[in-house]
Amino acid sequence: MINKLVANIKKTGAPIVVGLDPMLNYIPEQVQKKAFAEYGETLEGAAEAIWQFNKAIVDNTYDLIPAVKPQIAMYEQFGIPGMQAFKKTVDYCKEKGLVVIGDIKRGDIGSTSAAYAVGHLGKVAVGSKSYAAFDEDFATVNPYLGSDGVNPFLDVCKEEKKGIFVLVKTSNPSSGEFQDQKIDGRPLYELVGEKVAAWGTEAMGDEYSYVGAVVGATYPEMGKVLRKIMPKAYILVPGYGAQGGKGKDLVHFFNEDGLGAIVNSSRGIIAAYKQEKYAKFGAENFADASRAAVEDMVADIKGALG
Ligand SMILES: O=C(O)c1cc(=O)[nH]c(=O)n1[C@@H]1O[C@H](COP(=O)(O)O)[C@@H](O)[C@H]1O
Repeated sequence: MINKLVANIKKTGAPIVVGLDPMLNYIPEQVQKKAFAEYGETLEGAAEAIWQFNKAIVDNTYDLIPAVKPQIAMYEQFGIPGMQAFKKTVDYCKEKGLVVIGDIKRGDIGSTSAAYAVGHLGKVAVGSKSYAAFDEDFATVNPYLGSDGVNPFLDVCKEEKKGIFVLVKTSNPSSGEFQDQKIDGRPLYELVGEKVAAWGTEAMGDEYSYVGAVVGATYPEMGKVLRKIMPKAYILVPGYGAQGGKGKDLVHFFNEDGLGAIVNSSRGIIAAYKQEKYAKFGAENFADASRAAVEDMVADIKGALG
């Protein structure tokens, strides 16, 4: 799938991924009311609202973007109906030709990570049959438990030609509490970056490895260092827009070929209509506002790359 991600980025000329992180308070009244009229003010009603919201945004932006990143937490909060909306979103986006990055941040002891990897990227055995349960193209992975928590994901990636993005330097304010701690004079995140590069050598696509990294747009200097440490890793860059990241900060996350990084924006795109800049669209045209925000984000990043 790393080859498909790179091909989609080359085709669209947009190294960006739209984060589908729906919260009910982003969803315009008319969408909520229609869902609640059908399912009541229930978890099912909420799940229908987030599904319809996602679908409208995907329908209005899929031709401009290479990928989407549904954040599973926003679906989990609505329980089983929310998870069904997650699955409907994954399937629909794949039908539209988009690469789907499941932002699940899973990581556990080996046997447990194996179940996560199978459930999200692989196929689970049921008697003589096997099923792809969620079937995303990529998943985000938390490496806090070390190699035996990541290896089961690598095994499934090699088997299924799927990918992972390993948390290396996260965008949040307190990421440095652990990630910046020095070991033999070097910050932990650099050591994790070296492991990502090493894991990646076992799972290479045409130009980049199946093992990518997550590096926050909020830490541009660290992104510059990590780009050099992991030349063949695709870097998923969250933190653009709502968290303050800007195109000009992100030049060094990319390789000279203009590839190597894909920048995420969730709230900045899906709730664009709430921003002053896109207020002219109004809530009823929220998906048009999202399209305009995607166009502006692509222009910002491509402008910075020159
Ligand atoms: O793995 C992620 O995508 C992730 C890592 C990280 O360091 N920071 C981060 O914000 N994210 C995710 O990226 C998205 C950012 O959302 P916005 O701030 O609304 O663009 C959320 O889904 C976060 O969970």
